[in-house]
Amino acid sequence: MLFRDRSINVPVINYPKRKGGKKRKINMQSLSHVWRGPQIHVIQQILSESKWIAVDDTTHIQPISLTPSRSHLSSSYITSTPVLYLLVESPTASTRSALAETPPRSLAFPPLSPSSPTTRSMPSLSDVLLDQAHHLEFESVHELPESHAWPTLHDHPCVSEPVPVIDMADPKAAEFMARACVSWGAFQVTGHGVAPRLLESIDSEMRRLFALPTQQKLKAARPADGVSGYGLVPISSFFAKLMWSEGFTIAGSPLDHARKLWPHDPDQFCDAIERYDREMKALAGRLIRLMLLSLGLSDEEVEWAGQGGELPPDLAGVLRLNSYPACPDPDRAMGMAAHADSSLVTILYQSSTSGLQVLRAEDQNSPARWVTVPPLPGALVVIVGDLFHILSNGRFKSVVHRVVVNRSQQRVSAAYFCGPPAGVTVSPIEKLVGPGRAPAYRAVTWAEYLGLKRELFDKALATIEVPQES
Ligand SMILES: C=C1C[C@]23C[C@@]1(O)CC[C@H]2[C@@]12CCC[C@@](C)(C(=O)O1)[C@H]2[C@@H]3C(=O)O
Ligand SMILES: O=C(O)CCC(=O)C(=O)O
Ligand SMILES: [Fe+2]
Repeated sequence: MLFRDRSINVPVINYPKRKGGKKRKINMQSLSHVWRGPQIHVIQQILSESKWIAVDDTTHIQPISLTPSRSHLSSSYITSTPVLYLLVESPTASTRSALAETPPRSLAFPPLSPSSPTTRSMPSLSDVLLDQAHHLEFESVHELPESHAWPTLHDHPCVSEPVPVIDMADPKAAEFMARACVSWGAFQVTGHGVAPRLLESIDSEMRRLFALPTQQKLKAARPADGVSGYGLVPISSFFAKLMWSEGFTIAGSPLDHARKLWPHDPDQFCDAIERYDREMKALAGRLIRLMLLSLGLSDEEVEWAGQGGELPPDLAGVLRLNSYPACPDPDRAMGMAAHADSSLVTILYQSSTSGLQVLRAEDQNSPARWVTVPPLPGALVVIVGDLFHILSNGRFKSVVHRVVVNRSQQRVSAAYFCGPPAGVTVSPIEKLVGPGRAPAYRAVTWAEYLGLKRELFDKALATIEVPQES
């Protein structure tokens, strides 16, 4: 039976059953090759008898109609070897379906037809799929798929300029930080007190995590409406192309994730993550305090951010582990698309492979340009996030940054996003607003701002700007 969707006239097909009547499960991993966003009508090729055929040629297809439910999509479509090639979604998003086949490896990545729509729009229910679907087995791809080829990589020149490096033990550290935050929105710190062994252990835990089979990692997949777990970064839904990276977000205890990833030995991962979290939280407190002092606040005024050395009880943190595999065509691939973080500050461990670039705005002497932040053994990168931009009434700039990839080496990074605790609002510090002026931004909680970022991406900050009377 061939079911034709009322409005788009595409066949909707159930996946084949295994012998014995058991449903074959489907791997969402190759969905990226056909996925084109919420309003898309995907009509692609399928593999049949070792040949790619157009979907409208239904002669080889064994069609059974199906409208999978949300839970259906997230649970039973995950498996070991078969590869999924077709997703059909109606413009009303009420009908969607999938077709599975198990191609030989050599045929795993079919060319997409040039007429395929490539637009993506706002996140929708489709992101249930998106989050679980785009898990390319990077190591087995020898040619960059079109789905991962970015047209906009060379928007600005890439130049080399000395990104500030600040020793936290330097008596002038706060002063240097103020300068770096005003003109760069980022700097590297040394003398931070985080033991090299802890950095080594987080590095090796990340490599152990990302080396797991995709199937295993998907057991800890981030739910579409959740924060924690294996999956795409939320901003992925704003881009027509996929990033050359994978990642894992941990908010709160890592234990549930670790049990899914390593059922027989979750402790090694948990111990490393928990130790790292504690150290990052303490360091974030010290950094924020110095940054606030550098803005001219007194010790009493910065008390809320925690005293130096102590665990600041009231900062929240989310850890994101990233992996950027070696890429067959790095000049056309994007590790992580240009963005600013929502945090107060992000502390980044970037291993020994370069890739992070910060955007320096145009000035009298130079046009806007990408500047690589070179890995410095033992150093950590500090990135000013939007919430600090708000807190400082725009004096410290949240910085747009991105990650480029390379041909020969996997790169891992651990980003610790630090923000205020749940329910606490961030608004411009009165002392920085200036007499007779209104604050440049309205107050927001981190949760509210993360919501704005998910919805509006790079327009989020502008939407909380307060118009100034001239
Ligand atoms: C707390 C968080 C910040 C973040 C969203 C997240 O829940 C975890 C991932 C973070 C990240 C990393 C890449 C860029 C970014 C904009 C995104 O989409 O996911 C940031 C988010 C953010 O800072 O808003
Ligand atoms: O991997 C990196 O160097 C940066 C990652 C990043 O920007 C992020 O996770 O927000
Ligand atoms: Fe970032």
